Amino acid sequence: MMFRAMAAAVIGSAFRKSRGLWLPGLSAVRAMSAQAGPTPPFSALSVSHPATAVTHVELYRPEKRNAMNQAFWSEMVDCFSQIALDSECRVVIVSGAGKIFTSGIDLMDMAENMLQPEGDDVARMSWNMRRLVAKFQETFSIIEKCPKPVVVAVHGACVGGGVDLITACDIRLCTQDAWFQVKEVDIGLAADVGTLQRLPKVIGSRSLVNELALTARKLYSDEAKSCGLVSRVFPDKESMMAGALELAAEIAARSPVAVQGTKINLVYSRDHSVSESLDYMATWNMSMLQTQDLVKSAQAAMEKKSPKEVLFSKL
Ligand SMILES: CC/C=C\C=C\CC(=O)SCCNC(=O)CCNC(=O)[C@H](O)C(C)(C)COP(=O)(O)OP(=O)(O)OC[C@H]1O[C@@H](n2cnc3c(N)ncnc32)[C@H](O)[C@@H]1OP(=O)(O)O
Repeated sequence: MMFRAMAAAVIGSAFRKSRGLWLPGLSAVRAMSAQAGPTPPFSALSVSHPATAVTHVELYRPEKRNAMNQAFWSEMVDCFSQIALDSECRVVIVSGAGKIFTSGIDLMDMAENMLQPEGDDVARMSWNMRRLVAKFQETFSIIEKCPKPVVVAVHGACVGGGVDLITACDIRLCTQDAWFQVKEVDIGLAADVGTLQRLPKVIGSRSLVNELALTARKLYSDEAKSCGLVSRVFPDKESMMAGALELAAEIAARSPVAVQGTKINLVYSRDHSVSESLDYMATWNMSMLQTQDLVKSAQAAMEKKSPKEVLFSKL
């Protein structure tokens, strides 16, 4: 048992060091869930590369149920800014270490210092508070701004800030034991970092969104699936991580020009009219249709080859 744990830790650290190392199937999943700790310079995140072109970002404060402390709020921005520029990365998986996905904002940090704006009077304090809230919002908006698709895998609880986080992701998966809670009203605040803006766009029913946000009732995995918050439910974390990796590998195998253009245009069209979005798309593709990827992909399709057999340049 001890040996297996040590072996898993060694594989995990090898992952973090060597980019592009492909560990197929279960061994990759084991390594994904066998991180030794946060990856420097991060203290609340662990970042690894479980397969070619796949980056795994793990919320890593398991002993505090991945509560979102001060470090987390800024590290997410640093991490996703790097991922956006990393031409080796084509898709991201986000998950939580330990017992649950996340317990939301770190209540100790919040009580102590997080929401204490400086300023000599109400106007100045309010001004600084606004900047603080905008900074917190960026922690999740950065996921949406990242051109690489982000798959989030939720096990156990996903509370408060966790719902803000997952609604900024592109594909949501969960385990059978997962539950989701828009907890903010219970701690005396209106959710302000994305849930109220994105959740209504994720799940069709406004009535359900209102109910969840106004009562903080828990939404369990079956209902999360039926209302469209998640697209797939897995029996346990291991099978979910395997599913996430399989999905990520499918995305990573395709033209990054096509994939990233698809994400950017899907996000754009969510917030604009059909006519504005078609206009944006036409402008987008006036350059992107000239990519070599189109020629390569079309040729592969005609030869009945899988996109996985095509070599695309980095983006
Ligand atoms: C500008 C504002 C931006 C964002 C705002 C976001 C709003 C929110 O996120 S609201 C949601 C706040 N979170 C909560 O109310 C959840 C609180 N936690 C729990 O209810 C439970 O911990 C649990 C998630 C149900 C998990 O239960 P369990 O598995 O039994 O673990 P515990 O024994 O309760 O906790 C273990 C350990 O973690 C610490 N901890 C858990 N959650 C938090 C948290 N949110 N903040 C700080 N610390 C947390 C807990 O204190 C324990 O620590 P010990 O040192 O071991 O005692």
